[in-house]
Amino acid sequence: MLKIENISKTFNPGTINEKVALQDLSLHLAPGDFVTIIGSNGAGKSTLFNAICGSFFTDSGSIYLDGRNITFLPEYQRSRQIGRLFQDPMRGSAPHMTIEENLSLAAASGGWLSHVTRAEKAAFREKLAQLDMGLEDRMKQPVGLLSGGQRQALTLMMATFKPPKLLLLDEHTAALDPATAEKVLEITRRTVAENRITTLMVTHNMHQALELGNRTLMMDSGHIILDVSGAERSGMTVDDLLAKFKSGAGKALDNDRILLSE
Ligand SMILES: Nc1ncnc2c1ncn2[C@@H]1O[C@H](COP(=O)(O)OP(=O)(O)OP(=O)(O)O)[C@@H](O)[C@H]1O
Repeated sequence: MLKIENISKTFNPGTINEKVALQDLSLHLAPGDFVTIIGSNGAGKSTLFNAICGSFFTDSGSIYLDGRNITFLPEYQRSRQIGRLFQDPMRGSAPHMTIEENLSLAAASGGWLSHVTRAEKAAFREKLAQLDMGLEDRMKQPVGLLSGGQRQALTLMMATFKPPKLLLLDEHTAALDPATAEKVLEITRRTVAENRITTLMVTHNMHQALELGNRTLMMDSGHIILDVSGAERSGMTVDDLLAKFKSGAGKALDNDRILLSE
């Protein structure tokens, strides 16, 4: 579903601020893969997502989505096939528009539905009810009134209303309190499984990285230094993962947020 071949990205090349963010990175995802990513500070996780989404073109290498070469496809065209959630729940939905209007936009894939039919409203209600957050009774309220968790759940629903070919989750529960984060994660797990959406999820929680999905990557200095799945992964503990990081990166994991997370 996603084939990344030898991509590299250097920011500010030839200047004192030169930063190699991705180095000759390759990654293949099969349809339905749910891959968690964990890594050191500045490892290149967000840069990898930006490269896949087309926020910039990579310096070298190629990116294929579902067999199509998207290496030089503009970002707005990729966004029709790639859903993305950020850490900040304020991104991804329009605060001054109602829940219903936001959902109509998602249903129209970014276009505008001039009139929401009764059937569409009923479909929105049903999907909102599945979130179990009471949003089905607040469809005429502006999204800006929702809590962070409600908004993140709504954004996830919008991003997957028409299941994308690829879903990118960039620490999308990190800004939520633990109970809300757990709820949004459960919705994520269900949505991804029901629609078999190929998913990449960055997390700083090592337990989450091992529990969710079917494969875990560890990144450091623009490289993927570890890629585990199957029996090797299911028998792994957080300590095993830390030890693997050390042997792969040649240094201990330096990300305080990861080390301090439960
Ligand atoms: N637009 C940019 N211009 C210059 N440098 C950048 C830019 N984007 C990222 N970088 C640098 O590239 C490196 C990788 O950054 P990136 O944000 O991808 O790391 P990350 O793994 O997501 O880190 P973290 O977990 O700390 O958020 C960092 O050194 C960062 O400062």
